[in-house]
Amino acid sequence: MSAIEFDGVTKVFDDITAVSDLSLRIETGEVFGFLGPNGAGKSTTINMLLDFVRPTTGTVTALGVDAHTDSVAVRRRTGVLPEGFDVYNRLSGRAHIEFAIDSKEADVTPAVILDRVGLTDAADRPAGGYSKGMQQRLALGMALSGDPDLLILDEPASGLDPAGTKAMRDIVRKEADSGTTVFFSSHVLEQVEAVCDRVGIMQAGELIAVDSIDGLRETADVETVVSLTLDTGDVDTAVDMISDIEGVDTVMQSGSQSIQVSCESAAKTTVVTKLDTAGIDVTDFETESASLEDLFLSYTDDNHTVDSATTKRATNRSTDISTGSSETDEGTAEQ
Ligand SMILES: Nc1ncnc2c1ncn2[C@@H]1O[C@H](COP(=O)(O)OP(=O)(O)OP(=O)(O)O)[C@@H](O)[C@H]1O
Repeated sequence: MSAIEFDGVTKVFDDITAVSDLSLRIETGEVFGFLGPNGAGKSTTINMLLDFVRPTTGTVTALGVDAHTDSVAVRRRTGVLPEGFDVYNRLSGRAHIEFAIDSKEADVTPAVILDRVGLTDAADRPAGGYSKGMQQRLALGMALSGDPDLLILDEPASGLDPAGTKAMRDIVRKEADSGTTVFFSSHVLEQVEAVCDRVGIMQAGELIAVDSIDGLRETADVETVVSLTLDTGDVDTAVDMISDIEGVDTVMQSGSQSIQVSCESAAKTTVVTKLDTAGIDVTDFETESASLEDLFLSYTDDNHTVDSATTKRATNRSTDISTGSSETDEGTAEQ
């Protein structure tokens, strides 16, 4: 069953079309990554889900009900971790969680939530004295407090150290496994790749791609680099044979019995099959897939082409794509 449905949704602010004819279904228990450069329409989409912003046209359904007419019911069953969450400085972490539990009329003790987000020891300290990462964990705890059916997380890893980030991801997966739908908006692509089942990419108000990350790899104009070790020293024959395959871009000898093939993802199986049919055994096979950063850029930037060096480097660092767009204006949601 779908937990979220946007059906032909457009939102126009004065002369700006923030979201254009969005149709999207997100299934119950799915972790859906929502990506896009600044100004792409992500916040507007989330705000329509929570009825903070009304669509100009189209309908939004959340948790089986109309997001506008049944907004109170939707919000009661939804936990939200907003971007740039501010704590009440003088209130303790425990008081924040108590407040969230009360407002959702939830049946859970603060201690359980504080333990889940690793704040038990700091629970009775004023939250104003928490580090940024602790404040972020507190915000996640508040979002979890109502045992939500839908979790909306906007930049959830902001300020978290690697251990905190991993703990956040574990919580997200556990929630999804128990049937909670997670809408995960982030500029940090490694986070999205690590936790999301499917990804949607917004650009200039339009949903330009929706798929699993592997699916995006299959269809995007990005190359996979395959390193093969062969059981023959006759590498030239293998190179000639592979160069003819559709989808193969370059083939290079990389050692006395090894070659490196740069190709479309879909072509890599054909490479191995063709060698096999010709009686050449592949004794070792390694693939370097394009990073999500490369995929993102290939969808959002017409001039971007990916080479293997980019691919390799991109897998080793945290990537923030928030400035990867030509459009940089900030939006303020209607309340
Ligand atoms: N209340 C508003 N009034 C006028 N324009 C708005 C309003 N809210 C958003 N916009 C415009 O709508 C477009 C989409 O903005 P939105 O905030 O949804 O993008 P975003 O993808 O969330 O961006 P970011 O990653 O920077 O948060 C932008 O051009 C923005 O200026």
